[in-house]
Amino acid sequence: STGDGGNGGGRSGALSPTLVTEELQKIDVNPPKGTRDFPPEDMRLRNWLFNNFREVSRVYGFEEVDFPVLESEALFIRKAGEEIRDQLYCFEDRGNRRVALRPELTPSLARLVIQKGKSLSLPLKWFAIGQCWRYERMTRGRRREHYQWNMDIIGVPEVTAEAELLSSIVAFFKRIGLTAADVGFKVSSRKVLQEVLKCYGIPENMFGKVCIIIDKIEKIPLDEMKKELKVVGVSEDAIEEMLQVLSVKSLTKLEEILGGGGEAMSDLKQLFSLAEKFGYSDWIQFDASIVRGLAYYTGIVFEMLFQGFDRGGKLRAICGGGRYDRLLSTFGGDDLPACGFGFGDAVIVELLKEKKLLPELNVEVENIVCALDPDLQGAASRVATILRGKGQTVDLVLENKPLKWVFKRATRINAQRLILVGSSEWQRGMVGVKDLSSGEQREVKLDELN
Ligand SMILES: CC(=O)Nc1cnc2ccccc2c1
Repeated sequence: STGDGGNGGGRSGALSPTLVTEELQKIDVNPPKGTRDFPPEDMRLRNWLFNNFREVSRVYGFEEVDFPVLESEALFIRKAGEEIRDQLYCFEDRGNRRVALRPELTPSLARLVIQKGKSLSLPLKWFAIGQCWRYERMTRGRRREHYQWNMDIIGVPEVTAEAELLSSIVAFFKRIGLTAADVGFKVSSRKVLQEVLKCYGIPENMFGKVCIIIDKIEKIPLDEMKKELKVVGVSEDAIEEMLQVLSVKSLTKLEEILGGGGEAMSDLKQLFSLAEKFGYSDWIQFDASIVRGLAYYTGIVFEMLFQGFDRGGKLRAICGGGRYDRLLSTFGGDDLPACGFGFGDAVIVELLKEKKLLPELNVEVENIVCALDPDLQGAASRVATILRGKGQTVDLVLENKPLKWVFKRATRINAQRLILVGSSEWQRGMVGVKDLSSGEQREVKLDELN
């Protein structure tokens, strides 16, 4: 049977005694810790933000995809010491399966690409907007969920893919009114570190771990970082050489150290020259210390940080991404070149607040329709249906309310005009139309209403 809204079909005002639950326990009406409700005014801002995500994705020719918020835990079990792993929102379901609320979207995308296999024609340009979860033991008061916009290009080995992704994010910022003076990307490549570590014989499988430790460079004291590096087997002089390279902020300086022949230099040179052609050079800068905190990146990495006035002025990521050419093979699939980014829904709003760039988003409706007495409710419903059939938005007054109430509601919902269904007019096939901005009132024949 269709849901009756939960009171067993009785009219909501008159719950018969048998229907009242025995113990009327008072439930907590707040959402679970670290999660948010989206009442209308917050939902309007979220829709505004997501519509900008979608519009950029559309203009860049990306196709939308989605995945379950619940995944097998195995999809996210990586042994590189990532924060995202420590905070996995995982549990055992009733079928004794280890599952997790996804902390990010990229592994799900990789899973779907492998699942679809050869039936997919490359390159793939996919985007998704999905809720991601984390569970932090300490009640650090941090959120446990946020929405991420992801854009990924699968099947393109050249850095033209990374250049395209950066261009799409710049396009997004321009749409919402931010400029290169407000924000900027730091760009590097993990191949820089790889070339340094190769000379010190660091095995491939340690590379992810080393990057995760280096990513904490701004968050933990230097000697703490050196200790962690030593634990994973990086020698003292390898650490010194790495730290020296990581402090490089110019490509010319980097070339002096690495030489010109390696992939790191050629990738970065090509990317910065493409940025020139795209016209977003002043949105990016090279910074060798950028490695990102996800183990699977293998090449170009980029991030945009924000150090707002509130939240203790902590450095937080607006967005970040990079190349991850080996992710598919970690799930047993054939490797495909891949790159992508994630863009959260929370930090960007704080930045917009600070820059006074939050849009004014009001509820709006074109018509409010009301019957002037109860036996004209049917007539009012017909008028509403006619207007809706013409694609107009209508708030139909559903109860017998005094005009004072109707005008109050009309103001609250920013109605453009009030349609009054009165008996004498209705007899003559007319309705009253009051323009709520000019105040002008007139009678209109029903079939001339538009
Ligand atoms: C500022 C913010 O909401 N950060 C946030 C919130 N929830 C998450 C959930 C999963 C992964 C990263 C997350 C990051």
